[in-house]
Amino acid sequence: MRALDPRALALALLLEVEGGGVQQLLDRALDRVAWPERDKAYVTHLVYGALRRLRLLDHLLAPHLPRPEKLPPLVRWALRLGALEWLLGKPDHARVSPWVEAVKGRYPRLAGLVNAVLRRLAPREAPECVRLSLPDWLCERWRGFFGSLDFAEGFNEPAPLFVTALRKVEGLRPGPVPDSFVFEGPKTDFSALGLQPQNPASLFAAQLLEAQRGEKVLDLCGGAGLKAFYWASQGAEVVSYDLNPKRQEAGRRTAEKLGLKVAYRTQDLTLPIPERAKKVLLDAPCTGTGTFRAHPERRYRLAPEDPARMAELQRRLLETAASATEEGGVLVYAVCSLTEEEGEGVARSFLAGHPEFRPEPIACPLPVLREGLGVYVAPEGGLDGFYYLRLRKVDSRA
Ligand SMILES: C[S@@+](CC[C@H](N)C(=O)[O-])C[C@H]1O[C@@H](n2cnc3c(N)ncnc32)[C@H](O)[C@@H]1O
Repeated sequence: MRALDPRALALALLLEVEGGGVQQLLDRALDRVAWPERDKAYVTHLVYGALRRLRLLDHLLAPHLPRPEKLPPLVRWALRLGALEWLLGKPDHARVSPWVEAVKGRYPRLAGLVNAVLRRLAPREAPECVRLSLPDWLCERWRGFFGSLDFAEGFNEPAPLFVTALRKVEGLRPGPVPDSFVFEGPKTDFSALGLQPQNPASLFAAQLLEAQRGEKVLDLCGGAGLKAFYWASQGAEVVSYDLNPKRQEAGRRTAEKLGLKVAYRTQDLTLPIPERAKKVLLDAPCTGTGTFRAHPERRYRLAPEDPARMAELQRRLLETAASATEEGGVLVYAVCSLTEEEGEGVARSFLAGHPEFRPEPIACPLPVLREGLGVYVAPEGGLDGFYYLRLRKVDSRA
């Protein structure tokens, strides 16, 4: 990827994001350039800003661009980025000509158009869902289920960098749950500091198990084992299962750097596993509708049938998790999604078929969006939106 300056890099990344995940692309690209932190932060601001406000930017540009889909993608993204800077109040003299220059090299004949459009931008009323840059079908469902879309404003705000402390740390500002902190300053070798970047809402899913020193924990759909690191740092004996060996290999390396012991097993969890424990977490794959801040591109890729499709998989995974839970034990089901299907829907259908499990109340220190059998956390103040269900296996013969 050839990138001479922050604007050129932002454009190159947005062209690539159309086919991949933004977070990894950005991390990899910024690792490769030896730029001052200020320039790296500017690239991040442009890329996330454009993706978080994509529908609104297109809406603002629409009166001046009769057929935007006919433009080369690079020109379209340059216009969106110019519109983003207009929206955020950057004055014309600092905003227009850099984007004109950014397209001039490859599309000299379109430079005049970019100049004219960016100078003509004007405020324009936008429907709520366009202003929030969300798909219409999801807005409709969210209004129906949560009563309003106010919570979704949080998806478009920048978030602090939250870290989980895996050993005692000093001098960091505490986050909203125990052992969570806000890390100020550039990204660094977190493992060397005994830290793990992690959203507090994700950490809280691990804390709901209340794993004790020496206790066995099954981390189902554990990925690289971020939650496993937390229990291991508390002295629990953790076995982390996932389908993806690459993620687990990355996790193994991090666990080693952190000096933590986690056992990894690679398996498809729609099939039963050969062991049981009193503490089981299923952190199930999901639509990620609670993580639109960190993964803004996801909102444009989701289809209306995705929540129901994921819920079907989640129900199957929950069957495995239920069989792996010992009598008297706790099973926590968590997803970083805010849909009815993947949260309360899964909980209802699971409990209907499993009288041996009882939902337990959750004392949630995070802002609650809706409560039922489980709890939905609001994506406010940099939190990811999550759904948690805490279950107790009361009688395996029921
Ligand atoms: C929400 S992510 C887990 C995140 C992880 N627990 C963490 O804290 O970082 C869901 C995980 O489910 C895994 N997965 C998806 N389908 C699976 C299946 N059928 N069996 C086992 N793991 C699966 C994915 O590989 C992914 O790592």
